[in-house]
Amino acid sequence: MTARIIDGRERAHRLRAKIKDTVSSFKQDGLGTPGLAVVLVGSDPASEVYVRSKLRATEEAGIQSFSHHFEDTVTQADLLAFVERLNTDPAVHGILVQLPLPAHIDKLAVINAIAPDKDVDGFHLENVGRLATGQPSFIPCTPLGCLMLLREELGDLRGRVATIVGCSNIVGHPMAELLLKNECTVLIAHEYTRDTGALVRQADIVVAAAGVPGLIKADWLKPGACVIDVGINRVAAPEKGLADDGAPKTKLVGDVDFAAALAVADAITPVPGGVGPMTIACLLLNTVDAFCTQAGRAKPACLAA
Ligand SMILES: Nc1nc(=O)c2c([nH]1)NC[C@@H]1CN(c3ccc(C(=O)N[C@@H](CCC(=O)O)C(=O)O)cc3)C=[N+]21
Repeated sequence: MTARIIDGRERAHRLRAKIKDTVSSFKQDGLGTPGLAVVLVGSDPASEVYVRSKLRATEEAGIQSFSHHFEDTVTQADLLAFVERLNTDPAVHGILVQLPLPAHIDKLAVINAIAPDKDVDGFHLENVGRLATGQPSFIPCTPLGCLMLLREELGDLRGRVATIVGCSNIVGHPMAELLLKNECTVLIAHEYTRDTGALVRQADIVVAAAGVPGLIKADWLKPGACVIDVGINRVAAPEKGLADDGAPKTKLVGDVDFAAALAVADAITPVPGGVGPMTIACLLLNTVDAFCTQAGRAKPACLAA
């Protein structure tokens, strides 16, 4: 038996099409256009790639995009002042400050300076607290995308055992809150967990978000588990030959030993083409959500998670 491969690209495509229709109906109804501001600091090549694909997706959905690029020497005070300007800009409904930020910037100060009702990443203290206490909030895009894939794959999640490997503020921690809210029994493994395999073996649902290539072995998986691989690791791929600079070419791999896991899992997301595209679609979803809230309208039912 070989596992079903969950097609995140196709699922994200469907969601983006619905978002596009919704945005165009806003325009037809004279309600205006949602706007998303993306702030990039410095020149990390991976961040530049991600920001470009976010902006492309934004424009394809008919959402207005505002892109701002700062040198990595920008001061914290200047960055905070800029966020404040976006907070009061009526054309901007969502604000995303791309992480990581340079070391001299206090990342939490910047995140917490974003108006909570424009915090489409869901990283602001107020949204984190709301999610943890069951109050309406923005939900971080990657965990939201993972939840959508799980709900489509498994339906009701009540009573299932979910093991999350990794406990970051961006993925692991909010994922745990979301799965709890969906009535799962949640286990969290992290750097200091003595026997991660023992936690993963109990899981009907595995969410791998450690950022360690191949960390999750096939023999850790319970037969029939549903595996969501959030890891995006660039590793050398000598089998692809050499790049122009003479170094081996590279490829993206997840945190799960994918080829071996296929023989054990019931369903699994690939890397690339799994969670990544859903993250971007959920950013657009959160931006439409922000627009609706700020316009005092209910979110269209067709976009309900
Ligand atoms: N404030 C903030 N919010 C974020 O949501 C955020 C961030 N900072 N910093 C970086 C991470 C990373 N992230 C990804 C989004 C899409 C893909 C994606 O689409 N990946 C493609 C492959 C992309 C490729 O080929 O490199 C895939 O998995 O199929 C990956 C990673 C959002 N992040």
